[in-house]
Amino acid sequence: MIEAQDVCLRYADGTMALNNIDLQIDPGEMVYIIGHSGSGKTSLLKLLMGMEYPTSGTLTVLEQPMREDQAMNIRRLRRMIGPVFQEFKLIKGRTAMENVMLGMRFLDIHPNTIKEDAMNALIKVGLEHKALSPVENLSWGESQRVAIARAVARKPALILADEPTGNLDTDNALNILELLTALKDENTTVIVTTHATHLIDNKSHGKLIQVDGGRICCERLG
Ligand SMILES: Nc1ncnc2c1ncn2[C@@H]1O[C@H](COP(=O)(O)OP(=O)(O)OP(=O)(O)O)[C@@H](O)[C@H]1O
Repeated sequence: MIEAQDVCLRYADGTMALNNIDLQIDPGEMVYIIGHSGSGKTSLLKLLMGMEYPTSGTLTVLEQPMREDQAMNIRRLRRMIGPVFQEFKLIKGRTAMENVMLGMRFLDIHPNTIKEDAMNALIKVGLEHKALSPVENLSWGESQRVAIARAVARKPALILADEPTGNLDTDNALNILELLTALKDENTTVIVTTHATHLIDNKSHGKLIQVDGGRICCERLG
C-alpha cells in the first residue's frame, strides 16, 4: 500500500522537514502519526498525497511512484485517496450535502447512488440534520465533519486525515476516530495525524508512528 525508503523532504527555503523516513503500511491498516508541532506530520501526509515530492529516497503509494515526473499519474491516484486537510476546502454557497456530493461526481460512482452515499456519510458523522445547510452557516467542528464525510463518501482505498479531531469536543472526536477505525473493515487504509494522544491511548488496534524532528523515532502497535 505504502512504502518509503530513506525519504527526505527539504522545502525550498532549506527547511529539512523529513529525514530518512522508512515506512511500510499495509492495506486496511489504521495508522496514527503523532508528534510535537513542527515535527513533520503534515509534511509526511503531503508526500503521501503527492502535494510535495521526496527530495531524495523512494516513495510508493498504491503502487504509484511519487516523483515529480509522475505528476499526471499522481493526479489519477488522488481519485483513490480521501483527503481531510486542515483547510477543509468546502465550497461556500453550497450545502453540506452538495459539498459531499461534489467530490463524488468525478469518480466511478453511479449517479443514482451518489445522493444516497452522500447522505449515509453525513449520517455517519452525525450531520444529517445539517445536510441542507449552506456550509458557511456551519460551525468549525461541523465543517470539519463535512470534510470527513466528503472523504469517506468517496469510498477511497486510502484516507489521509490531518488532525481530523482537532476542533471537536471529546465525544465528537471519539466518534470520528471510531468511524475512521471502522473503515478498516472495508479494507480502507486510514492515516491520521493527531495531537490528541489521550484519545487514542485506549485504542486496541492501530499502528502508532511517532515523528520527532522529521524522523520516525518510534513505531509500535497501539
Ligand atoms: N512550505 C513550507 N516551507 C518551508 N518550511 C515548511 C513548509 N511547510 C512546513 N515547513 C516546516 O517543516 C517543518 C515540519 O512542518 P509540518 O507542518 O510538517 O509539522 P507538523 O508536525 O504537521 O506540525 P503541526 O502539528 O504544528 O501541524 C516545520 O519546521 C515547518 O515550519
